[in-house]
Amino acid sequence: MPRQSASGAGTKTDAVIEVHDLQMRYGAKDVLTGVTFGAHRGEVLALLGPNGAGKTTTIEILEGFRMRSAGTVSVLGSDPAHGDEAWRARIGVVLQSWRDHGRWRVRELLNYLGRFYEPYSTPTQHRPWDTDELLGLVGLTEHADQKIQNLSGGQRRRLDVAIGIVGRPELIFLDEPTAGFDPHARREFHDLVHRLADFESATIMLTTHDLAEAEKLADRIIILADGHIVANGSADELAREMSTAAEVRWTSDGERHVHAVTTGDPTGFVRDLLATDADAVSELEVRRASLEDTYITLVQRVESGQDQGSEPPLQEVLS
Ligand SMILES: Nc1ncnc2c1ncn2[C@@H]1O[C@H](COP(=O)(O)OP(=O)(O)OP(=O)(O)O)[C@@H](O)[C@H]1O
Repeated sequence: MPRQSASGAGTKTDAVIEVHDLQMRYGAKDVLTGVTFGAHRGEVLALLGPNGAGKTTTIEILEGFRMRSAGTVSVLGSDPAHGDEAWRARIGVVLQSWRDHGRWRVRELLNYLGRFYEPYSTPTQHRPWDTDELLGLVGLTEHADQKIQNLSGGQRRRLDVAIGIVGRPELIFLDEPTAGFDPHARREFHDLVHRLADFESATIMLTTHDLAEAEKLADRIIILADGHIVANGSADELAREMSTAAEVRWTSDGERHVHAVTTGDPTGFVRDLLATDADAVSELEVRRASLEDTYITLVQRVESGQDQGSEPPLQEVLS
């Protein structure tokens, strides 16, 4: 379940990411055509969108790895284009896979990398993580003394996460973090993300193609298509916004019934149904549009040219 604090709103002092009218052009190709959004402390944001929508480009601009063409961007109070070492130490980046240092052992590498963050400790934020604590957090305690080249794909991915957060970052970028995880590892990873957001107040921005994962993890989902934001809200808000129909299903007298409620709240229909003959009704279900339905509808709309880049319906901008 997404955390109950789910909200796109935040106060000015809470703002961790502020992006306004971000544009990116590669040669003659416009990849981002005016992206505006924000994120606050402790918020988990999922960036979704079809291949080539501009997700990695957006994240790389926020990380300070790529220079934007236009627009204003503030990350932890600084423009990423001019972020210094102290700024960088507050940010964790989980890249696709750590392929170097195959002969190093897990604990050894984390100890080594952690030392770079020691000068950036503050009275309120001790850096880096204690290595044993970090190993426990990512579920690698048993593999602490194993050589990196001998780790399985999933264990290696956990190490990627550990490397990304070793400096105890306030903001974490995760690019498809659970690719290659088995269902158990995936669930443990989701717990880790929630723990980092809830107990460390870390802000987390991740990209994923797994809609169920986005729904489970994210307080807020941003859907990017064709270079602009087509939706920005919690999974529930997105489904409600898009849902032109809710389906009510029930059984009565041994027969299964389905009714599409095309406008308004299905609660009224359910109330009337139960008022008619509550005892006869069983197996009652109300099904709203899933995040997958919403995503496909929105992306198809953009791809068919019906969406011309107008303001997104649920735009929430920290100001
Ligand atoms: N360095 C570059 N030079 C030119 N074009 C680029 C460059 N990097 C990305 N692009 C183009 O910009 C567009 C957006 O790419 P980006 O990698 O940001 O998309 P994405 O949403 O992350 O895609 P995916 O889901 O496939 O990872 C693509 O059309 C891509 O070909």
